[in-house]
Amino acid sequence: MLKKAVFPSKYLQGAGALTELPALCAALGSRAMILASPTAASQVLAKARVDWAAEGIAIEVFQGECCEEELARVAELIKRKKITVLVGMGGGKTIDTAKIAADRARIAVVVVPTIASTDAPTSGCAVLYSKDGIFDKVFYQRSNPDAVLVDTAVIAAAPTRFLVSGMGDALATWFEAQSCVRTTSVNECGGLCTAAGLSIARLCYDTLLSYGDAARIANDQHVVTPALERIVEANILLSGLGFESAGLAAAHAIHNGLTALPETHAFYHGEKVAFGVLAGLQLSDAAPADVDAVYTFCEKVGLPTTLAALGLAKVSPQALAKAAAMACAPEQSIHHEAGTITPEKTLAAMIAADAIGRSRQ
Ligand SMILES: NC(=O)c1ccc[n+]([C@@H]2O[C@H](COP(=O)([O-])OP(=O)(O)OC[C@H]3O[C@@H](n4cnc5c(N)ncnc54)[C@H](O)[C@@H]3O)[C@@H](O)[C@H]2O)c1
Ligand SMILES: [Zn+2]
Repeated sequence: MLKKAVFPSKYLQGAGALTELPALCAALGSRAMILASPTAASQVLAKARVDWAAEGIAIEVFQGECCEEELARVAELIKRKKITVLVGMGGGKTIDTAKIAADRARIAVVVVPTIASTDAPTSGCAVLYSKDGIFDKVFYQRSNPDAVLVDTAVIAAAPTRFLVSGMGDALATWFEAQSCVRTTSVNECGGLCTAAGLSIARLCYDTLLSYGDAARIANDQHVVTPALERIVEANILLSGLGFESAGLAAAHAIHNGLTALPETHAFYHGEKVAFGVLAGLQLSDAAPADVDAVYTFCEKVGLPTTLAALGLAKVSPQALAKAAAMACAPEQSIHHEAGTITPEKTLAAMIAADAIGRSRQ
């Protein structure tokens, strides 16, 4: 198998970066449309120091789910308005919808995350759901986004929980990368991990541990600091490049298993991934010092370290076993871990991770 890595063509980040969007769109095509999440439309676009109409940029509000129905609606708008550049502005679902719609229409796509909650912005894949929010499939685009533009003043203005959730998603990157390297498993772009992918994953982890808490505190005050800038880059760029070009393993598979339990639906992607990291450490016989460092980090920034913190205080043994079984379905990335991974071993790791989390409280 070949080594493989993928990247967006351009990445811009900083306070006030949004004012660059019209020029960025103009460089990519003649007619742009922003697909904005409802909050992005009311909080971000309305308050930006840009006259979108004067710039000739259309605005459309995202209808809430990355599903075929919404994709059909956006496709019709692209066709009718002769759009050549689509901007996805909002959280992971709006971004994923814009990436798929642009890929299908073979037009340029610019991603403008308004929260640093996931590593979706830079990737060349998107997660498709039914209109009722049930996971359908992962859709791979022909290429990664043409540009990713992150206005850190916008991110700092959003609730801190989103930034912390993004740290949970980013926390998985280094551990999953190491697992893929250990077992020469395929990464998320269909190849083997490059040295670049692995180094980026490590930088992501080191940045989280060094600057995560200071960034959380800055976000609580809604101010942009160098620490916040570093964490936004870790959550969006380093985590995104890392997971695609190094690979996924236990943490994301356990996240997928947890989504089978309705009690977890109120929790964000990165919050469930964080618990997946803790359980993954128990599954892979991680060194005690690493386990301690990760729990300490999660406790400091406010990521879940117990099942109760994911709404599962009263989860039945059968329900937890169902989540563990789902995490071990043949197509799941948990099989990138060393050895033979079974639902029984995974359930034991989840129970142990929860008990360790409780014992530290
Ligand atoms: N494609 C990938 O590589 C990838 C990677 C990770 C996650 N994902 C996907 O991302 C999705 C999860 O994304 P998410 O956690 O961002 O959830 P989300 O997209 O549902 O957004 C969460 C909420 O944040 C609101 N919001 C957006 N900007 C805001 C702002 N500035 N202030 C206040 N609120 C704001 C949105 O309106 C929404 O209600 C899932 O569908 C997941 O599958 C994709
Ligand atoms: Zn993720």
